[in-house]
Amino acid sequence: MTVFRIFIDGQAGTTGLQIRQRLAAHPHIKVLTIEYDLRRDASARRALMASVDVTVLCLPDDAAREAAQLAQSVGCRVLDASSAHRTVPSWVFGLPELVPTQRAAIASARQVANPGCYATGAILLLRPLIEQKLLRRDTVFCINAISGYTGGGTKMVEQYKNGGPAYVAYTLDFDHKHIPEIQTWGDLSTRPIFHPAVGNFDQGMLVFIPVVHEPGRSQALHSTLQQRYEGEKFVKVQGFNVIDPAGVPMLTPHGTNGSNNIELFVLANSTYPDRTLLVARLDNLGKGASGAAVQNLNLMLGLQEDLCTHLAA
Ligand SMILES: NC(=O)C1=CN([C@@H]2O[C@H](COP(=O)(O)OP(=O)(O)OC[C@H]3O[C@@H](n4cnc5c(N)ncnc54)[C@H](OP(=O)(O)O)[C@@H]3O)[C@@H](O)[C@H]2O)C=CC1
Ligand SMILES: CC(=O)N[C@@H](CCC(=O)OP(=O)(O)O)C(=O)O
Repeated sequence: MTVFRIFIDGQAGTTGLQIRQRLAAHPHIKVLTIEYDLRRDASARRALMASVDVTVLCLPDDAAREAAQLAQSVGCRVLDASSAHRTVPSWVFGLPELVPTQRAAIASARQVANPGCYATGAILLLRPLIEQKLLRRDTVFCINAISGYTGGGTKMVEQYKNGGPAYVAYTLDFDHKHIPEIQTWGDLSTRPIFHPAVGNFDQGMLVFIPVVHEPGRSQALHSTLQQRYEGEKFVKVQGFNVIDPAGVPMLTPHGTNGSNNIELFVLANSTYPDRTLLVARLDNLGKGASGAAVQNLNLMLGLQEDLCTHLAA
């Protein structure tokens, strides 16, 4: 049985830990760890990178840029969970469901950038609708979202340990780091507006995009998403106007926690036929980070794509 070796640079952070938890049961991947005191030591990290098949970067952006160079200097393939390389042309964007050719691009890439959590929701909602010209690519889309506090990494987790505000809106200056990847990979010709918030819960996320379109197109938006993601293991398009299969007309951010799934909702009201609310629900640490990273690792190593992508129950 083939066993690949990987090194997680940033193994003790929020994303790194959840990748390790997932990989603990992986039959084809062995994770090499670095001694705690050497975790920031360039030569120790370079030596590990030289001995593995893929290095996964779970570091802040600047540290990820430096680490990517270290890995490149020893010829090691890289999967970067940070936002440092997501729109860099020499890197492949690690969203397998982006377009039909994306899996092959990830499988053969030397350098793969794992997408941002909010961006994953926004891109999967918008891209097929723009491709099919149901929405105009020059629209200024207004995206709102709420995330669990683990999205802010160990610092934010620490802040919330003894309680925190129920709801905090942030990035009120139109300049969130996910906007470039949403624009590039959503194929938008205009910079979107993005307005995130963080809530007092650990994991889970909702991404909302209200859209205005030609009257009567809401069902077409839904069927386009349904056709586009038919057969996808991790992307579930809910029924048209179905908020919750249990019939409760409310959405919580928690429905996908622990999994690598993302759910897409298309919500409309026939009284207002020119508008539709698009919603994505995902686990910020699942399809938004660590689950997606394991999915990409599997693809990069030529393994079955869904091996250990969900957290064991
Ligand atoms: N949390 C989330 O939901 C998501 C996070 N991401 C991205 O993944 C990356 C990691 O995020 P997250 O896990 O949340 O962050 P954390 O803050 O939880 O973890 C960061 C890790 O990086 C290590 N680190 C920091 N600076 C350096 C350095 N200069 N050299 C070596 N190691 C360093 C820290 O170790 P120590 O401080 O102990 O030295 C820690 O283990 C970030 O780029 C983030 O943007 C992506 C998607 C979602
Ligand atoms: C709540 C919170 O702070 N979230 C983070 C995004 C987490 C994430 O997925 O982003 P990256 O992959 O780009 O790091 C933020 O808004 O910066």
